[in-house]
Amino acid sequence: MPRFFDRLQAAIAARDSLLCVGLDPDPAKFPGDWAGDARRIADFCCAIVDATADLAAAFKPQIAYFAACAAEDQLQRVIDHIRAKAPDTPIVLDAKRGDIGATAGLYAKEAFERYGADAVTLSPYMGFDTIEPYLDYADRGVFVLCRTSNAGGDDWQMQRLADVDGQPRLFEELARRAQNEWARVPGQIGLVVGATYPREIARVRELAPTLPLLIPGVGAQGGDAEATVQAGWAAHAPILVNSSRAVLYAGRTLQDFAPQARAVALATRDQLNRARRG
Ligand SMILES: O=c1ccn([C@@H]2O[C@H](COP(=O)(O)O)[C@@H](O)[C@H]2O)c(=O)[nH]1
Repeated sequence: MPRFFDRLQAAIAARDSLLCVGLDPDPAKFPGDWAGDARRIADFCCAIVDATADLAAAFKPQIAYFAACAAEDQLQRVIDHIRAKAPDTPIVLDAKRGDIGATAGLYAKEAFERYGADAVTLSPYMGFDTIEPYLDYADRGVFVLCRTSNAGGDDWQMQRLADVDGQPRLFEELARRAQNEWARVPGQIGLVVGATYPREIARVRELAPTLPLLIPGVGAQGGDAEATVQAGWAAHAPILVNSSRAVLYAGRTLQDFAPQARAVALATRDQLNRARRG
């Protein structure tokens, strides 16, 4: 199978889109009669997939929304549905795993073998040996949290590392290492950078010029889509800009939630494309 990086580039080109549609199904926000009904998680997500499949360069199911409702079987159904509807569209499982190597091996198995995801998000807090087991899957990818979209990301990520030359901030050193030391197979490692911090996206792009970036934070979190693309887009290195709630909950009724989700996804895709084409 081709490398994750190449499959992602191909999907971006095929859809002419940088948009990643996030699947964060919250039954409390479901439309009409489905409101509060966790048995509708897969139905809801599959309808969103059908409405946006030609606009999305990737889908990003957030595992917590499924696991909290004991709905792992529905996550599997959604993944199978994406495979059937849009076989070439990468699936990024947002799990933010991070544990010692032996346990990481099982998390990797969960993401890549159980669910068949193309990529998974990881926390780098415990170090590179916790990321390595995922790299044994040469055709899959990982997105390592680098400069996250939340305000509390400042607590650690903006701290300077006193014992490293030049005193880079933690997120800067992470980007440098991911680009220069961790990429065992080129095209396996990418970084997560929040759309809420375009200056830091630009800095990460400087330090990691060829790594794919997964950029959440437009839409509900208010990140600036245009500034995001201007800071992170490069022809030779893919970016995925994720929007979840703004797409999923654009409509309120059973009749209009899917068309409204499509309308928001279309507008976001076009906005991202305008920004990359200047
Ligand atoms: O820094 C990060 C890393 C991950 N996320 C995830 O992305 C989506 C964002 O959802 P919106 O509804 O578009 O705000 C969600 O699944 C987060 O867990 C992030 O927001 N920031």
